[in-house]
Amino acid sequence: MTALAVRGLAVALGGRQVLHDVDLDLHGGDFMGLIGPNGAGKTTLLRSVLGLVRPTAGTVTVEGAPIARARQRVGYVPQRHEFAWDFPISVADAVLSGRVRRIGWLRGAGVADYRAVNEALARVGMTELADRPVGQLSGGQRQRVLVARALVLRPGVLLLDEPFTGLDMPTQELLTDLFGALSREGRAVLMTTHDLAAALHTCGRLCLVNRTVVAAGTPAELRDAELWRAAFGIRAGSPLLATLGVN
Ligand SMILES: Nc1ncnc2c1ncn2[C@@H]1O[C@H](COP(=O)(O)OP(=O)(O)OP(=O)(O)O)[C@@H](O)[C@H]1O
Repeated sequence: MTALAVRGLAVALGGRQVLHDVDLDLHGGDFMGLIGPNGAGKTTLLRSVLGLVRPTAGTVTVEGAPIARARQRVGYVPQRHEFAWDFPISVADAVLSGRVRRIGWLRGAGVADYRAVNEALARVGMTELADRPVGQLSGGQRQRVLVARALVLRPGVLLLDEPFTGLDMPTQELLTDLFGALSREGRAVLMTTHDLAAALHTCGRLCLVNRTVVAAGTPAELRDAELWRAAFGIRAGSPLLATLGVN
């Protein structure tokens, strides 16, 4: 079954058309890079998949169900600056907050919730820091907390918004390995990134976006320089094309 299917999606924000005619399919096991220039609509696409932005047209289904009924099957890692790091809570509580929808505001967390938190923290290598206030974490540790918070509902689809921005190479590699492992376990992973070379290297599939899907396929299928020029609006002979090794 398709993990995530987007059909004919259109989004307008502030009276401007931001996305149109977006079709996208993700299957369990996919690790897809969502790439495009600034303002291409990558974040908007993730937010509309989550139902945080209301599309003007189109549908989003997750594991065959409309997103409104399948929201808990989707884990979302927002850009790091979007989280309130000055809020006085521990790492474990930040991760637990990823289960609020399931627990409900009025009910206390139970054994299963804490087990899921421990599992998610172990997955990102943050068990030792479970009691630390989130405000005391480094950028890399914060990113790992956000990933654990998204994993705590054991989602079938994982959406990551620029998870590598501002991280050192060891942390990027640790997270790349983790995302690869999560996809090999059968999750569908969709990640926006501006690191095109890394995306070509690590993602099994790429989706080039510029207000709509310009092209999607394996890195080997996207070696036509025209596709990259169309997506990024760059000139022929741009050093970027040489860096990417496309011709
Ligand atoms: N709340 C909003 N109201 C009006 N326009 C918006 C809003 N949010 C985003 N936009 C516009 O929508 C377009 C797409 O923005 P979006 O953040 O989705 O792009 P992006 O591809 O994620 O960009 P970046 O790579 O810079 O993060 C941009 O032109 C942006 O200015």
